[in-house]
Amino acid sequence: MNETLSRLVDSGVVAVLRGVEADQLIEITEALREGGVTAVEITADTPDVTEKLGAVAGSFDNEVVVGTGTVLDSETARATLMAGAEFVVSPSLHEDVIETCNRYGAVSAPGVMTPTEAVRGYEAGADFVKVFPAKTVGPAHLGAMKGPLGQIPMMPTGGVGPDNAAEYIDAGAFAVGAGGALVDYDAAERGDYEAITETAREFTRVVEEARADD
Ligand SMILES: O=C(O)C(=O)C[C@H](O)[C@H](O)COP(=O)(O)O
Repeated sequence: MNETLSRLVDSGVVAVLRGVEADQLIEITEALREGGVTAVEITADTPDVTEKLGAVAGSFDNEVVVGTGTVLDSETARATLMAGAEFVVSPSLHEDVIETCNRYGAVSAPGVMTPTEAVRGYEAGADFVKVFPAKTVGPAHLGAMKGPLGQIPMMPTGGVGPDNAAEYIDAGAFAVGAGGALVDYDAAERGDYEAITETAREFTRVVEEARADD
């Protein structure tokens, strides 16, 4: 297995960070890492995303794998890969983004909702697919897609939290992506990074237990 992909598997939970200021980004990533979340996706619509990606990737080096989220075009994929991103995730399917990632040896994951999109993304060379938005279809949808498409690694994102992550793992997800249910920005604002660590710890525990039950 590709090393970056295996690091996402190890983390089990991929944090989605959107619009976070540079100094908070480092503190939040550290809080997540302490709680066992060692994969972080900084979304491309974050101001100064390339500088921020470079700073986080440089600060955590081998401890946290850093990627770009919400990537809609190959220009953004390339720019953020050059800045230090190791994986690229999209809410939608863009074959040119997948192609760019493969050109530079990076992991890519298109957002998909249907079996046809999942297969199209995998055929285009994606390493895994992000089932998005997961909350409108739930774990049963992911499980039903995994039936005939067991070879395609799937990660649900959108409305996934510690309360429902186990259902997605049971349905066949190799990891889960999470923003709102993982990172409490109000807590970060108050400087309460311990709260973020606690949620990360609970989240990764739930995923590990669900995997162990398999
Ligand atoms: O655009 C992307 O690449 C995304 O990952 C979309 C969303 O930001 C995530 O789905 C997070 O959603 P919540 O966990 O519900 O907060």
